[in-house]
Amino acid sequence: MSPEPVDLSKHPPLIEVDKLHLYYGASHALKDISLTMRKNQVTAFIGPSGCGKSTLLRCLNRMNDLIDSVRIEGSIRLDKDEITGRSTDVISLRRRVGMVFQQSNPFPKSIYENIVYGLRIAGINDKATLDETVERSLKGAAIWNEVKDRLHDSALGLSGGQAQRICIARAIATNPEVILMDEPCSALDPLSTLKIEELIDELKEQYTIVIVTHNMQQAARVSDSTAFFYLGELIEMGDTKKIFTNPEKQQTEDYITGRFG
Ligand SMILES: Nc1ncnc2c1ncn2[C@@H]1O[C@H](COP(=O)(O)OP(=O)(O)OP(=O)(O)O)[C@@H](O)[C@H]1O
Repeated sequence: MSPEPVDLSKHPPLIEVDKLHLYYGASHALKDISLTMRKNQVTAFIGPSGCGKSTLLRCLNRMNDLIDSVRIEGSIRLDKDEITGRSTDVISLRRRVGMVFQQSNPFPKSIYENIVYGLRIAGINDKATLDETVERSLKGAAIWNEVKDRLHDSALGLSGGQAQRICIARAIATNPEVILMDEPCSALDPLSTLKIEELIDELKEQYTIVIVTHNMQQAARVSDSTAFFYLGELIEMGDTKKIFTNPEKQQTEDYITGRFG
């Protein structure tokens, strides 16, 4: 089966990683990684535990800056802007590249204040703007109907699946270009997982999504492109259908068929 060609006018390269190496102290965790993530597509990172998926994801919004021992070589461009250099404004980068984590992490505040958190940090306190953002973001994260009558209740009273959608709403409140998702469904039941997967499909109309997942079926269901990593190297990247039906490399085939990992 030949993959459908990508419409380059709709899906130009948005994130370009070029010859990236990352070291945690002496440990070489990412080795010569080059790959492209396209606009309004979902890219999945797969591979066995410890292969560097989360490390690479964290490079895309400079979360690794929080770890002292990290050293990076190579280049990452977001819409042609180099983001690895010292001169990068990391706060504005994180506004452009939002993140959703494995464990939903709503702040111990009301649902409303969770969503407007990023705006308040940016000094935006105009009530009409905040109200509009809350409604837009909660609708965008497919949770408006469930919470619209209790916006001022604590976000800590929500179910795991609802809390994860609140975190997605918080991520889209600042109008990012990219949403990074690090195993967003691994703590959720099948129904909540399905809702998040449906949401990812809707969100890619507006955002570019990069997702780390251990769940092969999930990668096959939600992503357009899949990158397979092993021991810090990118083994193969391509159209998701091709990777899952006719991969080029034996290691990829062994992994997706469950022969290792
Ligand atoms: N903060 C850190 N300090 C030192 N080494 C780290 C750190 N974080 C990750 N590593 C190491 O870097 C390598 C890649 O880890 P990473 O978490 O990126 O892999 P992963 O593919 O996302 O794994 P998993 O699927 O288990 O989450 C591993 O060998 C890991 O032990």
